[in-house]
Amino acid sequence: MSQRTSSRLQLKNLHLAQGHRTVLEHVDGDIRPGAITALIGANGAGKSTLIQAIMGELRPAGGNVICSVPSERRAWLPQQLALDLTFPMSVEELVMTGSWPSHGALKGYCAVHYRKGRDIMARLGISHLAHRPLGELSGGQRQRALIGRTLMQEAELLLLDEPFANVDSDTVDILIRILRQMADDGTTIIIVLHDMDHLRRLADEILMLNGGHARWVAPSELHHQQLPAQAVPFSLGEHHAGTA
Ligand SMILES: Nc1ncnc2c1ncn2[C@@H]1O[C@H](COP(=O)(O)OP(=O)(O)OP(=O)(O)O)[C@@H](O)[C@H]1O
Repeated sequence: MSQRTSSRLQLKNLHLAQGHRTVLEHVDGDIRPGAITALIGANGAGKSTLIQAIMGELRPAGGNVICSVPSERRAWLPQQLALDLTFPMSVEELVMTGSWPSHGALKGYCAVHYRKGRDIMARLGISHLAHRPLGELSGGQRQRALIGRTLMQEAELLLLDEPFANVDSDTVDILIRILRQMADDGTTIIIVLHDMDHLRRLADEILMLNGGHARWVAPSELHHQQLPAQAVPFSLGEHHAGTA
């Protein structure tokens, strides 16, 4: 484990609202550094809302998010459907933008950056796509490129919203392996998951959102299938209705 595991993320009596609508109340907990925390819950339970608050993009209606990770080391991968990837940019250019938060967007890249970018694309099996425009990628190829950007950024805190939706099984296997390596290297990962198999393979901790409240669930509870059905609206290997 690296020294980055000292990063700190705490949720303290958090109240979150969208407009005038209360979404979550009394959310508490320490997100374990260097662990993979899964956020689960039905459509509309507040998973994206909680992610927005952790990223500092939604001001809490009450309570606090205490986060020691500097903003340039926080990365957020939104749901694929929310992304506009028609921007004329190649895979390599996208991966390289991961250096912008720490290096700056206007300075240009040096040989070290290009070497690192090439290594990352090789790890993700997308070297052959380096010069392919983003608009010409499959869902899985696009997701690998986006994860490549977060590796380039050396994110200490990585939040992912349903990263395996519309993604082929080879890509899922590669991304699960890379995410586990990132966590082992000290990255704190929070990930919205809807598939029981992905949950079992990845989650070190589980935060379940249900009825406006959050409850920490031991991953061992999954094995005993003790979770209330309304909180886990999926069955083994099946995507929920909100996953296109
Ligand atoms: N910009 C917004 N304005 C008003 N209400 C919103 C807004 N965004 C979300 N909501 C509402 O807040 C609640 C929580 O939404 P959120 O997107 O956080 O749920 P979710 O658990 O991520 O759902 P899903 O699994 O469908 O992505 C829902 O009732 C939703 O309708």
